[in-house]
Amino acid sequence: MNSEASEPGVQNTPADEKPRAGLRTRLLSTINPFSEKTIRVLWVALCASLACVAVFNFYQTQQIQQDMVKRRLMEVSLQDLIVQSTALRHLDNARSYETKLGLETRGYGSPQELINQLAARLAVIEAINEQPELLERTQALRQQLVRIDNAANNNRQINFSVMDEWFVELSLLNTAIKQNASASDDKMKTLQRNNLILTLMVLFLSVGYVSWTMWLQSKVRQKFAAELFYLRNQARTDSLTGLLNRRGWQNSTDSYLRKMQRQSQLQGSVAIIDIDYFKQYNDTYGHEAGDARLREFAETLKANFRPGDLIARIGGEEFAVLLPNCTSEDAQRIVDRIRMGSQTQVGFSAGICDVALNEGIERTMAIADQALYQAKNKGRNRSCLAKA
Ligand SMILES: Nc1nc2c(ncn2[C@@H]2O[C@H](COP(=O)(O)OP(=O)(O)OP(=O)(O)O)[C@@H](O)[C@H]2O)c(=O)[nH]1
Repeated sequence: MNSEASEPGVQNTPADEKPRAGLRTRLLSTINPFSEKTIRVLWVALCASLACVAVFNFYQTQQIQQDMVKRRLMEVSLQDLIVQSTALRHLDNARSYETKLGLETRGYGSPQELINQLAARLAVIEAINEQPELLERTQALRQQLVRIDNAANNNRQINFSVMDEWFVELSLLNTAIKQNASASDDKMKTLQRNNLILTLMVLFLSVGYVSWTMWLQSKVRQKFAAELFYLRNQARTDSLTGLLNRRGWQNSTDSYLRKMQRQSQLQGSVAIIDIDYFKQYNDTYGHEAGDARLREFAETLKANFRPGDLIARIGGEEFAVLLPNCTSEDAQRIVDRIRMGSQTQVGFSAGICDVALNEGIERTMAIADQALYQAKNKGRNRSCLAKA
């Protein structure tokens, strides 16, 4: 029996994987690092992590301060306990008069007062302490103190071994507190280092985030500027020939005329050129051949006029040229040279006139149009000159 055959109703493994892969792809496609949603989510996450770090730092600092206060208090109490303990040696004196004198010189009215003071210090240390090993030491000390207290109450001489044990326990407590202090110092240093690492991480993340969004913004701005430039160009360019279209012609001629006025160029001319019998050509050779002819004609115009001249396709087979700093007679000579040149495959008619600087481009175009009309009426394939 074929082991790979699937049971009825049970799908094969590859078919199972397909929807999973689809889900993964869909999930990944929803995470677009450049989308506004991602930027917003990242910003919220960054603010939240900043807030967490601030709260964490605050509590850590509070805890460190509390620990410091407790440690200081414990150390002071221990020092007091050690200093007061030195008075205990007066209690080992069997003669009560000397005991009394010794204690009085140290400011204690009676052995009981000294023992009470020691018990009070020990109670402070016990109250502050949170470590089990220290608790053991304080309990041992308390037991010693009880023994000393009992002996003092019974007016007995306190033997050396009890005294020694007290001092041994005291020195053990001192050592334990010091060890504890160095351990808590280490803990504090670790906490401070972790805080610093966390703060630096958040700082780097913030700087990275801000730089990243700024980079994104500049990218979007560049893209937007390039698109705007492209659209503006598209709006003023004739897609077939690459020359200016009528809208581009109108915008550009206005600024050309203003420039001519600024530079006191009082001479300039406009030529309107219309291909003859283009309909016939289209009908004979087809629209695409007509398009190719229009493109060729545009190239011929570009090649024959100066770079500073403004050339546009203002209608189907109608072109306009603005020639700054050029009289209409000179413009006519250029147009006729093109018309009769070997480059030109098409016959065309042209109307030419001087720019009427004070009246604007519309008036100049109307006059040039009249001259073109004359050229067409006179039989085409010629140019006519009109005075603005
Ligand atoms: N191939 C092509 N033809 C165009 C385009 N724009 C306009 N035309 C054609 O140009 C022809 C212009 O015809 P008319 O206005 O009668 O001009 P004409 O045939 O040149 O006649 P005259 O100007 O009087 O000599 C029309 O058939 C339009 O369809 C274009 O972009 N491509």
